[in-house]
Amino acid sequence: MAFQFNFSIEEDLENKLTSLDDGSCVLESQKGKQDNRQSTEHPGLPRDHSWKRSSLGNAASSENTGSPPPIADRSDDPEACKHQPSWKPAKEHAMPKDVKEVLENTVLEMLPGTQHANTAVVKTVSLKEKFPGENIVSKSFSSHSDLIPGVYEGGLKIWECTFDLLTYFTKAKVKFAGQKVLDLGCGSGLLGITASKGGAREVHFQDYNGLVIDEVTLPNVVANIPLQDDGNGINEPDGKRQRKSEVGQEICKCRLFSGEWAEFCKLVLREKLFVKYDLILTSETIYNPDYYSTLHETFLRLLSRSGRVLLASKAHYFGVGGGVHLFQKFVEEKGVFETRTLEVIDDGLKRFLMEMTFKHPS
Ligand SMILES: C[S@@+](CC[C@H](N)C(=O)[O-])C[C@H]1O[C@@H](n2cnc3c(N)ncnc32)[C@H](O)[C@@H]1O
Repeated sequence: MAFQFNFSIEEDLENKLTSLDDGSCVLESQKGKQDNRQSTEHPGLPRDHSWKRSSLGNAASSENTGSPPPIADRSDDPEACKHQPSWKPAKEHAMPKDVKEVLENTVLEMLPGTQHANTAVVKTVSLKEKFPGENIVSKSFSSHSDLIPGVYEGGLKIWECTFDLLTYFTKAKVKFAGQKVLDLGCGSGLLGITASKGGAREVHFQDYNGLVIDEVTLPNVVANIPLQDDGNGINEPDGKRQRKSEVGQEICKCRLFSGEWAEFCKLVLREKLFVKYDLILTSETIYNPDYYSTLHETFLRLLSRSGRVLLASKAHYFGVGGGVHLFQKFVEEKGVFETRTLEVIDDGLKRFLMEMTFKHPS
């Protein structure tokens, strides 16, 4: 399978991650910053936002499942509210009428098989001027950061574990046909794009940063997926792109969202016809323990009872402190999901593929 990308991969910019002997890695930019990470200011936004105040909780779950959530409401739990991610409102990014426009100023490159590529960095100097409100590219470059918690969560580059999951899809012959899929923390959106190409009925893409959705995810989706409601063929620039899906395959419906996870949940659960996801795909999203609560809550609210999460992660992220074992421990303590290790990739930088399913599917 080949993907088309709207950016180029620069080997020399690649990988600000330093490998350590035990297979874990450290984000260079995060060294020594651990204690400062809560200090990110968001002018004009409430600083004490928490899941409790998001009012997602019981109303959403009873509306959409007809049953109460299988864990106690944690809104009175000070631990649960102490370290919440910064508040970033969620919004849906409409699929433009003229999808050709999306690709107008983009450089498309082919990435042959997924297993050969490594971490990529988006080359988007021009973006600095384009998005003064969310100037994450220059912030990221100037602070030499792969991510800035609460500001930029890393979606502009493709992280290694995405490729691990893609390889696993092929190896394990993961079935997407007819499924409703969420690519959570999508960045480039390769996982969702693959699901779509595999026949998923509907794929939703979510990223923290709107700029990532507009400038990376959306062009990649447009470049790779035959989209619904664009029957005029404009989604086929230069005749290079295969416009049609395989014969007989349904055209997948794609929707894109930005915003923090609790806010994203609120947004999608508000939709009366919302049907939960059969499959949630997520790569390199458990690096920050401060986000575990909302991430777990997101799985709980949005995954169908018989669905599963396929999660890929490095063993440990030193700078921010998260990692597989910490997350697994967190999940175990919650008692809602079962986790199963699908694969350990140990080529110097230990990485894990995990499956999460409800302990009590019905
Ligand atoms: C390290 S990047 C990984 C991107 C992509 N999945 C990959 O593997 O290349 C982490 C992603 O998770 C998302 N993310 C992290 N924390 C988040 C939060 N609290 N709320 C919403 N999205 C978050 C960001 O949007 C970001 O794209």
